[in-house]
Amino acid sequence: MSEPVTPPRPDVVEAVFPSAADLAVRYVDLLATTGVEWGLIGPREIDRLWERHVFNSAAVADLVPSDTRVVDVGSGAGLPGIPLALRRPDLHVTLLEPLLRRATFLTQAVESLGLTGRVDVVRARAEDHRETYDVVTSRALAPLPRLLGWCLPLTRHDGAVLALKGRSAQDELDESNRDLVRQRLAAEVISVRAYAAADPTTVVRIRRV
Ligand SMILES: C[S@@+](CC[C@H](N)C(=O)[O-])C[C@H]1O[C@@H](n2cnc3c(N)ncnc32)[C@H](O)[C@@H]1O
Repeated sequence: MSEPVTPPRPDVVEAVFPSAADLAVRYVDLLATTGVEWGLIGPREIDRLWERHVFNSAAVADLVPSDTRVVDVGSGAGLPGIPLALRRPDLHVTLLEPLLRRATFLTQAVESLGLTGRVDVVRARAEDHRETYDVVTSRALAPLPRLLGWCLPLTRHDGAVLALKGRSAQDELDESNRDLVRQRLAAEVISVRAYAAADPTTVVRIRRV
């Protein structure tokens, strides 16, 4: 059997991860090898790991205040939590993931990347986790109403939920608008990029008013 081919190191990796470029490369290697072998990443994703997954996730860093505690709900293989932690050494990040195989991958990745102490892994469903954080991130987790049911109880009163969404973000927001107003929540769609020429990442930011 041939070895999986890990994607080449992009020129922009130093710009996106100024203090952790080699660790970002190691993370992509882990995704392309163990991540694919364990079924966490589709083999067809290998060629687009950097752009579609890692840089797309890293872009959310622009919306996270300094020195805060973040929880990444339904982190899967660590997206966006691990790129966020690599880009922002000032953050403490909890990766919340209920499935055993994914949580095991996350624990191994955190150790291998030397992130122990600053990034921790909790194997639990959001609705069973009892802590609160300054920022709650999620990517490809659930439609907005369910996502908010899981994420808001984990959000400090003055904190924010940052939901990484695809192109449907504004439509989802429009559909949920009445519910959001009733719950006294303010929501907005924001576009962020990991570097100037990157595809934008669409984030729905929700805060209490
Ligand atoms: C589609 S995957 C997305 C994984 C990752 N965020 C990404 O963007 O690649 C959704 C993840 O949410 C997790 N999940 C599902 N229900 C959850 C819940 N109630 N609480 C926390 N995580 C949950 C799943 O186990 C899965 O890993």
